Amino acid sequence: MRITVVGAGSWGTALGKVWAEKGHEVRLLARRPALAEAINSRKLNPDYLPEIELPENLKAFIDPGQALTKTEVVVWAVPCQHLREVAQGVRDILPRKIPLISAIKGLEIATFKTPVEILGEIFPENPRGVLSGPSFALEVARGLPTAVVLAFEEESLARELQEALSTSFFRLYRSQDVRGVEICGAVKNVMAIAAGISDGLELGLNARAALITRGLAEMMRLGLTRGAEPFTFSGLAGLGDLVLTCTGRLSRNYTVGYRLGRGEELEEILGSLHQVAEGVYTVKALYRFAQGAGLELPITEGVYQVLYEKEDPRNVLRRLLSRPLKAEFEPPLRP
Ligand SMILES: NC(=O)C1=CN([C@@H]2O[C@H](COP(=O)(O)OP(=O)(O)OC[C@H]3O[C@@H](n4cnc5c(N)ncnc54)[C@H](OP(=O)(O)O)[C@@H]3O)[C@@H](O)[C@H]2O)C=CC1
Ligand SMILES: O=C(CO)COP(=O)(O)O
Repeated sequence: MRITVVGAGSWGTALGKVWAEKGHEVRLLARRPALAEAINSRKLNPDYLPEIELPENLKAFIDPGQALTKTEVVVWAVPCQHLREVAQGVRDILPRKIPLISAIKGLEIATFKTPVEILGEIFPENPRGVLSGPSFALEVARGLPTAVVLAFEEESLARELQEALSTSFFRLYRSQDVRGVEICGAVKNVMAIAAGISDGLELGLNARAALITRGLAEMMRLGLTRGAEPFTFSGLAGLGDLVLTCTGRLSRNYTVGYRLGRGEELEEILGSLHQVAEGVYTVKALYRFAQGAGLELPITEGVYQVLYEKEDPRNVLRRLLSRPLKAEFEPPLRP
């Protein structure tokens, strides 16, 4: 199969490596000539996965025409806030009708749209789905066992792509709940920042477990009002990715939170990260949406206040703990 991966960062490169090793013809669309040149000539990605050797049949391009001609699947792996601009840039040359897979976890700040919704506006004739779940790029690139979920509304297409894209260590489950899988992937990044802050403040393992569980409740409260399937939250994209990113030091979102908890400023952290931490942006979209919809998302609100209102995380914590006592499951989590 000819696969084009748009975005030659950590995730695009890791996915490209896995599928090239399976024997697919994979073309990575980078935006910087120097990066494409390094991938092609040195067979490594010095900026994002410097210690990983890349296969010969993984080729990088900066010309969208070369990367997209006669391709059969396009996988999107750029930061969510740039997806619209990148997709619009290739609108006229991307083949019609071929499936598009978002590997992006986030929500567009200006519109509160998911990546698949954005792709739908730009490529209405192409079937669109999402790949998500607990999957640090570095571990995938190293060939460590990983399970993710691929969601397409059309079951037969999900089956076909599941077969084509699974490998002996990269196992795809299938789903038809595109909206639910996307909401899980977006919200978990915000919860990972919260868990990082908690660990940075040395609040302990009990606090982190509470954040993961109440983070799941928040994810469900939002997702259920947006038409997600309830089971999706307990799956790989929901609980699976929450556990990974709220506990794994490889997470950029967790790292942002941890460093905030240790007292660093957000600007300083982002200036030294060199990779995208999607939760930093998604929290803005979520916060605004929750305010407008009257939805209670207290952890999201707390992360927003720490990031954008320069609130001391200890004050935010005090407020979270002094909220009125309530039942564990209230509507919409329980009818
Ligand atoms: N890394 C991971 O473990 C995982 C990441 N994801 C998701 O994948 C998505 C991409 O993340 P990831 O690969 O990690 O991010 P990185 O920061 O590692 O890489 C981002 C890539 O996007 C490119 N890019 C950034 N801005 C633009 C733009 N305006 N136009 C074109 N290209 C642009 C960058 O190009 P340049 O190098 O030139 O800046 C780079 O190739 C995110 O939504 C993330 O949540 C999902 C699962 C796992
Ligand atoms: O989504 C991821 C793993 O599933 C990667 O998480 P971070 O973006 O926080 O590094």
